[in-house]
Amino acid sequence: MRTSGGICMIQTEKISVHDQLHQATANLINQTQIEVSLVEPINEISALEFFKKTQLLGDRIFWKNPTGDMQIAGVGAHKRLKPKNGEDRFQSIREQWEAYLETCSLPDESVTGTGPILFGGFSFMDHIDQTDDTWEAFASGEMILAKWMLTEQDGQTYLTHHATIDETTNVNEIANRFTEMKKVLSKPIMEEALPKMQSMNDQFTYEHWETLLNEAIDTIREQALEKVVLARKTDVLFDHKIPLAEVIERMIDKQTNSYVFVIEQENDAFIGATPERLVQVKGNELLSACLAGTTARGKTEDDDEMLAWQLLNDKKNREEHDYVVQMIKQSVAPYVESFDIPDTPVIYPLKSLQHLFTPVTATLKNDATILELVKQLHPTPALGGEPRDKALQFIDEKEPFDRGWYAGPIGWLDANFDGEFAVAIRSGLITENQATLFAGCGVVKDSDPQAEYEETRIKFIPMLDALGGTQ
Ligand SMILES: C=C(O[C@H]1C=CC=C(C(=O)O)[C@@H]1O)C(=O)O
Ligand SMILES: [Mg+2]
Repeated sequence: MRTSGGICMIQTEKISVHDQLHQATANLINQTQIEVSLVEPINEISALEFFKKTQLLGDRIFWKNPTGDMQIAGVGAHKRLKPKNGEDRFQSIREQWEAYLETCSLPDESVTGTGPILFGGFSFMDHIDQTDDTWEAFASGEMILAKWMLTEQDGQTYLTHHATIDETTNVNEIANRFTEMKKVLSKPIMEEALPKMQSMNDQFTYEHWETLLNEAIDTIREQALEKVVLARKTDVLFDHKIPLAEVIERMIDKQTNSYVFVIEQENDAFIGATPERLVQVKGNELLSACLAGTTARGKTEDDDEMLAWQLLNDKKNREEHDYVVQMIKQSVAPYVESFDIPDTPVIYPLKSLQHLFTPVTATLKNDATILELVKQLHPTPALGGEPRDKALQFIDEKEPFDRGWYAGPIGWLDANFDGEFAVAIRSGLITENQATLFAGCGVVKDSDPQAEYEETRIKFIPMLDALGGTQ
């Protein structure tokens, strides 16, 4: 249901919040209640500062894309869209979003990332296993329309506020909320020190891992499965509460080429710095990425180049990667007019590891929404396996914990159904002074349990580093 060309005409940045409200109230003749999305340019604050300064105002969200030209921070939930029982979770969110947009007075022009934006994600499986309380604050999907949102887009900064108005609403009171919010944002920031790591408790011993991996490899050799991605988790305890803003700051600093995301749910926060795009939709352009196959970074430049060369020429890693390329090709094919996928991968370098990477660009046919594409693509064989159903069954039965939102889609979408979703890996769930971290690896017929264990060890480093735990 994408409207072509976006919502475009009047320049929001030139219309005061008062005038935006007056324009919206004109529609109250036809409706008793209206949703408004008020946007005002604001220059003196970054998304990270907004995140820090709104700590006491409600649950927060944060998003940065790999280039950093789009950063969003939000606080409070004006709406929380969760899948309705028994419905397809992506379809259910889409229907609720369309219903909201029907009642929303939209600005005639919107800058990407401002105005009504849903931010959130979905669990890896289509359900959350509530027998374990790790993920009790998280549903199988939740997209949030923040009360307040600060967007940094191509060097410009905007404040968006969502509210419901009816004929009894005092328009001045709503406009004054901007003044109040700006007062909160002008207060100085208290820097918080990162806590010290006290213990790291890998509930999954190496023996457990080896048994699980051997079972997966045997299943693959018996041809009941081609590839399965298996993960482990580790609990890290710190000496005091983990300050989220400082962790985000370190992620932005150190994890280049990565998305940075946070979603707070009361005392819990799901946070990560992932390199893996699932899908981006902008008008009729689609971008996706195949990212699978891993090695470490070298200590010297020569060493690094050698590792990259070995990765590019390693049969096992190329096979692991190729399952992802084939699957993404097949999944997007029905939705696109044409696509471009290079035949050979290149190296995607990160701070502590490097991956095989094949970019996907395509021109969409008119009728696909980003949520449909997320549904089709998730999970790719970089997170699930091949064939998908069998791999998911193997993970569900054999992995000794619930993945929750780890490896699920996380991202945003707007009123045109343009948006971007990443895959929530290199991530963890933070509660007070505890972080539960997750890392997985693609298992194929030539996998070696020891080497895969080492691969997951280096995949914990980005999160440990951000938490200050690797010095
Ligand atoms: C599942 C994870 O990584 C995936 C993404 C890139 C490379 C991968 C690999 O080489 O195994 C994994 O498929 C993770 O980091 O937890
Ligand atoms: Mg791998």
